[in-house]
Amino acid sequence: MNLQLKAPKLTVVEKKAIQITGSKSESNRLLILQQQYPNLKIKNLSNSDDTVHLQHALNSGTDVLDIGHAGTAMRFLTAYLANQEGREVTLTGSARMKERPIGILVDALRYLGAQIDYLEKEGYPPLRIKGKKLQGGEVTMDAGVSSQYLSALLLIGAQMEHGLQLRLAGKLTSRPYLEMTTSLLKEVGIGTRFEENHIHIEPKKTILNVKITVESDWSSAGYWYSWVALQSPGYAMQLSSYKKTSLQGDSKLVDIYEKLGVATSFENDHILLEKRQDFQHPQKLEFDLTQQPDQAQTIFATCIGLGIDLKLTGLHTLRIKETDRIEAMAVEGARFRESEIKTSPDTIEIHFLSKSHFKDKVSIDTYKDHRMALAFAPLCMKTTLIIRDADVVTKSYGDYWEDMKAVKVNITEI
Ligand SMILES: O=C(O)C1=C[C@@H](OP(=O)(O)O)[C@@H](O)[C@H](O)C1
Ligand SMILES: C=C(OP(=O)(O)O)C(=O)O
Repeated sequence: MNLQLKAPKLTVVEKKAIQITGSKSESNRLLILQQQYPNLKIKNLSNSDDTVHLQHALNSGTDVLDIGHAGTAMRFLTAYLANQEGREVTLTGSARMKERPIGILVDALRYLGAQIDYLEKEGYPPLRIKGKKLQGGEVTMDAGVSSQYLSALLLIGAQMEHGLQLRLAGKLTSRPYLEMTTSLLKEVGIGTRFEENHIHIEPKKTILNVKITVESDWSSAGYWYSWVALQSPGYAMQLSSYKKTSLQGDSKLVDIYEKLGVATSFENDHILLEKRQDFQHPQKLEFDLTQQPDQAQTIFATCIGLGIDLKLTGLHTLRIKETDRIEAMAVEGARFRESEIKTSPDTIEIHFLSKSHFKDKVSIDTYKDHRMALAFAPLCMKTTLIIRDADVVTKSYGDYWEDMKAVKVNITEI
């Protein structure tokens, strides 16, 4: 499905309220925990494809489990299934999933006694997993490639006889996601200590009744921050349901978008985003996104919209996500207006030439990556925008096009 987007000529200053689905990161951790601790009740689960894929896999008794593009489902299920005695399954995913490495996690699980074989390329899915009762103990993992490998192991840690002592080697990446995991373990009642480069999980077979409400997805809120940043001063909208103390590292958007002219206020269970009247347009901004990797495309697109030179660093994990996101941003970002874009293995920079005008019409490819469509869509404020394969958004935010219509964007299928 290709969509053409045109923003309304006059942006009306109205406080549109949008309800965003639950965080897929919190949801997918809680689903794995619930499978092991049925006394856990979850409210406001994400309706994203990634969560639906994981739910189907967990409820299916079949021999082959296909989790599509869902990275967390792939990594979390690998660990979970490795510890399910008497179960033998093939775990596979999309063509891209077969290019996303998993060796660091498989090595750690094998070290703990798991039986996992690679069915195609060494170090990559698909995997054949023969579940065993793992004993746990001490293991060291490289923490600099993807935090999901670490979270996957932590989520099964307390079910193992001796619990888990995980040592992190190298420089930890995407730390807030690891802290989300340890916080949720604590919330369900599992003894967890995170000390510098050492995480200690105590064994726990059962828990008391606990009910956890998933907070709405902050990564999805990012597209609305970008939308508001591109509006005239005074424009405001509400997003629900959010809290000031979030487990999600992407709640850092509040500070990031302060620099891009968006003020946030927390009111009851929602946030109010408002384009500042006194916004001083900066010449250049720089952000290190080691802790917020999923916001790279969103911030990049906002800066294209505002014509602010930008340097993003800490992007090393982006090359193994749904697509090589650094390359995808460089190619598609160049289509909107005259600019110079430079990339390195973990950075991207964009500089706008003076008198850099927007093209009247721009078409972008999405590379089977939801965040390409989601992040670039607000640029329909500046040009008539065609987004190819726009249905990719369902990986994390299936209601996006409906929500865009609610803020008066004219969307036609072409
Ligand atoms: O644990 C998680 O829920 C996630 C961790 C991050 O991945 P990396 O740790 O690979 O950067 C993030 O990009 C992804 O969207 C979700
Ligand atoms: C990187 C992402 O997801 P995953 O790694 O879980 O596929 C994402 O949603 O941006």
